[in-house]
Amino acid sequence: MAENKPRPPQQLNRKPEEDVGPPVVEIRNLWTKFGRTVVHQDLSLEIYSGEILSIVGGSGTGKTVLLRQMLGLERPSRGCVRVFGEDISEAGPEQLQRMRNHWGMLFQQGALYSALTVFDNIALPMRELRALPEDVIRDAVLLKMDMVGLGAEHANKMPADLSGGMTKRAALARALALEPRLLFLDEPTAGLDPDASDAFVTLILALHRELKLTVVMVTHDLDTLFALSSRIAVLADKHVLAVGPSCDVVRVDHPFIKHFFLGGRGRRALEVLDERNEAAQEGPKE
Ligand SMILES: Nc1ncnc2c1ncn2[C@@H]1O[C@H](COP(=O)(O)OP(=O)(O)OP(=O)(O)O)[C@@H](O)[C@H]1O
Repeated sequence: MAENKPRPPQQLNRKPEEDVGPPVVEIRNLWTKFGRTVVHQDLSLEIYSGEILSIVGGSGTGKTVLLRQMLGLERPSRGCVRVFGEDISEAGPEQLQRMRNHWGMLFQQGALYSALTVFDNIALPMRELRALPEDVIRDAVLLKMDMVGLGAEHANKMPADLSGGMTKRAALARALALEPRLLFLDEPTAGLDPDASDAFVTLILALHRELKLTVVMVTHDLDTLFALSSRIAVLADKHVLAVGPSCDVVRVDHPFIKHFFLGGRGRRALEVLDERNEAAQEGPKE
């Protein structure tokens, strides 16, 4: 059977360089099967506090399924997923709900409730806690809107009246509503024009720094990937083929990595990354 075939050794496994303590997310020897189809085979990955870890891989390699397993929305066939040290695959509904209050999720389409105003969308996770008075919720919602660059004048708008960039900002404000330590981003810049995409990347970077967030992101967009990632994990051949800083990952000799990073788009994004690294090494201009 396919499961017993030897697989190539992991080619790159670099942890963050600084001492970052125990992993925030720890995936150990995970298998995912749908019927006879094996999606993940003995996959392991650790995500550390304060980093932005991006997951890339070809279509159908199981990035979304892996994200859903970290969120406790799906259980792996075998292996374990620990988030903040707790085994999420074994968690009951109450434990899962408590754990969910410590992370935020930004879905690909923004996923705002179309029948609720921007204000009510952002307030929803706070109201679900049933512990906060309305005046506290009001101040908190306006604060979150300010954090993501949405003026208070947008509070009563319906999602249908927002631009793509504003929808993403409102969804991000909702993901940050309960002050999570961990933020999941699924294709955060999908559907945005280049200017809105750059502005959203800048916002995520600023919030990541200010709020000391750990971020797990899935993206196909190379500009977003290089601009945000502390490390990149490449899913290929049913497991994490390589994980490390982008400058190391792009040099791994594997057909997917060559195709993904060193095709025309990838080369351009790498040039921008190199220019930025050089500028950073030269230090601030007088
Ligand atoms: N509930 C399910 N039942 C059966 N097969 C599933 C189920 N969920 C996912 N799959 C299959 O698992 C594989 C991985 O799916 P997944 O959506 O995680 O891929 P992906 O890497 O996110 O792909 P893409 O980049 O195209 O979004 C696919 O072949 C998909 O058809």
